[in-house]
Amino acid sequence: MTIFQFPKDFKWGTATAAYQIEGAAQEGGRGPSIWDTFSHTPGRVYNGDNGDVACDSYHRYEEDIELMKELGINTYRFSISWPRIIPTGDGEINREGLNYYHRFVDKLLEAGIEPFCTLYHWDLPQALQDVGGWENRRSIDAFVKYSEVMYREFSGKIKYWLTFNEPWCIAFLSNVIGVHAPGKQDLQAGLDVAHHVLVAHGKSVSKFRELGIEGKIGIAPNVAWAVPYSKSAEDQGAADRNIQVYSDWFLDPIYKGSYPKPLYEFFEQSGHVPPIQEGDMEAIAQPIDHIGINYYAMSVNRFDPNGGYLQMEEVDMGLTKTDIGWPIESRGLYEVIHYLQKYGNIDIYITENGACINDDVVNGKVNDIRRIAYLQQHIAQVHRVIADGINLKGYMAWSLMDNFEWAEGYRMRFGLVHLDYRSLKRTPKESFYWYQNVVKNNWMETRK
Ligand SMILES: N=NNCCOCCOc1ccc(-c2cn(C[C@@H]3NC[C@@H](O)[C@H]3O)nn2)cc1
Repeated sequence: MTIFQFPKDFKWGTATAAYQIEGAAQEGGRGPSIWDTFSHTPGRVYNGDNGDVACDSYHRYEEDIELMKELGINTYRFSISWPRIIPTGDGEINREGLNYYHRFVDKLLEAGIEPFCTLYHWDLPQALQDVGGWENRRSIDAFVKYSEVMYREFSGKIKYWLTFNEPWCIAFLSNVIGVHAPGKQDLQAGLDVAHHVLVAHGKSVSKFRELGIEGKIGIAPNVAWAVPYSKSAEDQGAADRNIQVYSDWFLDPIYKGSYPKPLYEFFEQSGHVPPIQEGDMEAIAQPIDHIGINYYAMSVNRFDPNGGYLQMEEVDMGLTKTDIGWPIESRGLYEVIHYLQKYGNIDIYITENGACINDDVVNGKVNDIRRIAYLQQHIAQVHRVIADGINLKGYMAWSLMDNFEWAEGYRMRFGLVHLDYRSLKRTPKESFYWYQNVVKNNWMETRK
């Protein structure tokens, strides 16, 4: 048996997002978001599921915090619903929305749990989408205004901030592949969105510094690790493009002040380039304090001229998969964190890692041993990374509870806590108790 001991100040947590858990979609002065529109558009979300009720955490957050206390975590990553704060995106402030999050954050602090706040987790106010959304530079200033409201309001309470969750999903999954809101399939739109989100990030970081807010700020890219199917230059190129589009496309502008050349030139070949204006790259490249890394799986890639916007195909190598179909391979977490060291030994948090395992309640229990195996393998990689001297400061399991998994609706379950969506009953799974033990001990034992 091996014991993996973690640093004494290591942050153990869980993560969620507003649209996925809150519900109360038309309460508290909240305005509509693009995910309200998208989820109510027939054919966009499995089974026509939507976030109208979700886990009803808007009303049940005290129960959720009791579960966090039982779990023993010291950190909780959540997101703010922008349309609760400014219902039309850049109009009047909704005090009722601010008061809701004050009540929530105060309860977290009372419980001794550090709030780790994501400002944007995909729920753009629909009123901004109506005038072009992130394709329109107007959203940049709207986001900076929204973030300023939040910085001023929660300064001293919230000390860990993330501007954007998974900019690849915001830009490419949502505007090029088209499976997330607003559901476009247009490469130029994806590059426009990516660029404007980056400028919004940078200008918001500048505002954070200008206001002298006590705390740390960063961004949370979801990252890909990929290896080529063969040693051919074409397959290596395909794997490189896949890795770069998730991390380098966003972190190079932030840390280096320019887009990654190989991928920039690849998109340029088809006549698509980011809409860079004077001063944009300087605005983006504001120093940040940390990055959140969301890792789920790695892939084997080969060149495919008909393989979408990257001319890449993910090859099924027959690995065991989770119930959402993603292969289980934890070494990608180790590899990609080392890959990111090219930006320096930056403070890194694993802000999402978890498995979609759709086990149900049987005799009052959820025996999700596959999720335990997944978490054990990936937390072991976290330990390896720390042992290599990398500043990996925390781990937040995705997710505290089963919730609205975007286009997959409620059929895909990532939670440590099972949700019965009819009764909204929360049932801690076996993985909850396994993780509780790791958090309590601040070490993890493995069989070998
Ligand atoms: N790459 N090309 N794919 C081609 C075809 O893609 C089709 C679908 O693609 C994807 C890719 C990635 C995801 C995804 C989901 N989560 C989990 C959430 N993370 C933030 C939090 O809210 C969690 O719910 N992380 N990533 C979904 C769909």
